[in-house]
Amino acid sequence: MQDERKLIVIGDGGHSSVIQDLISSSRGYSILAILDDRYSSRFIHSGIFFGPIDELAAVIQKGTKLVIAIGSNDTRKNMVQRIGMPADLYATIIHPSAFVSKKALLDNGTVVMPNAVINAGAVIGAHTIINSGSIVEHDCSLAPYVHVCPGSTLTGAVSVGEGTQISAGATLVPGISIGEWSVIAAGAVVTKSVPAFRMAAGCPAKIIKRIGSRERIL
Ligand SMILES: CC(=O)SCCNC(=O)CCNC(=O)[C@H](O)C(C)(C)COP(=O)(O)OP(=O)(O)OC[C@H]1O[C@@H](n2cnc3c(N)ncnc32)[C@H](O)[C@@H]1OP(=O)(O)O
Repeated sequence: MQDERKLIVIGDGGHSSVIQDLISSSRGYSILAILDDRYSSRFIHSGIFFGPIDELAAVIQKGTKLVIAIGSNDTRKNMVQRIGMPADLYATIIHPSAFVSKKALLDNGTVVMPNAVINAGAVIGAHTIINSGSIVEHDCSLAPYVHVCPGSTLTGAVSVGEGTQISAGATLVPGISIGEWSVIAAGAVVTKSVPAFRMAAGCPAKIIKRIGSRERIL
């Protein structure tokens, strides 16, 4: 049997429990450790090491990969910066029921959940979440730290800026751009491009507020 690659999972909340299922369903990986600052000291449970994030240096081994299992886009980015590990140490994990075109490119740390579709020519940035049943159509371009939430659809050649959340069931029409650190509300039908740091909702979607600030996020 082929050796399984050991993974260290950072974060142990609700999104992490989905990632842990994803890992156990994916060929080639097994969990070595789960680190979260909710744990004040180290312990072993079911053969897995648990402890605070500062234990990373103690548990990492040659060939071990990492995944940041934190659903919030800005918290995930902050964690990558805090850990300061090289980009190629992060695994890209794809559920076996997902379809990912051989002509799509996925950067390190990105996870693709069950029944998601990523079609030809799509480029997905690092540490992005392509959640259950979502569709990223041909030639879409997603920057790092994006979250494409369950059941949302990015039609052809849509571009999405860093840290943006496309909430559950949203639909983006072909060729539009969504700026960085924006939020598209659940169920929105987005027919026009949306600038950075905006929330858009409804059908057709309208900008309903400004969110965040460049200073806070960058
Ligand atoms: C596995 C997982 O769980 S993955 C994560 C999935 N999560 C999601 O898909 C997020 C879904 N959440 C939403 O869509 C939220 O409503 C958000 C994030 C867009 C907005 O949240 P908030 O910033 O708290 O906005 P808030 O609830 O204050 O609403 C602001 C206004 O927008 C309206 N609004 C909020 N959401 C929507 C929506 N989806 N569609 C239309 N209008 C909406 C509200 O009715 C409110 O209108 P009002 O000012 O006239 O009363």
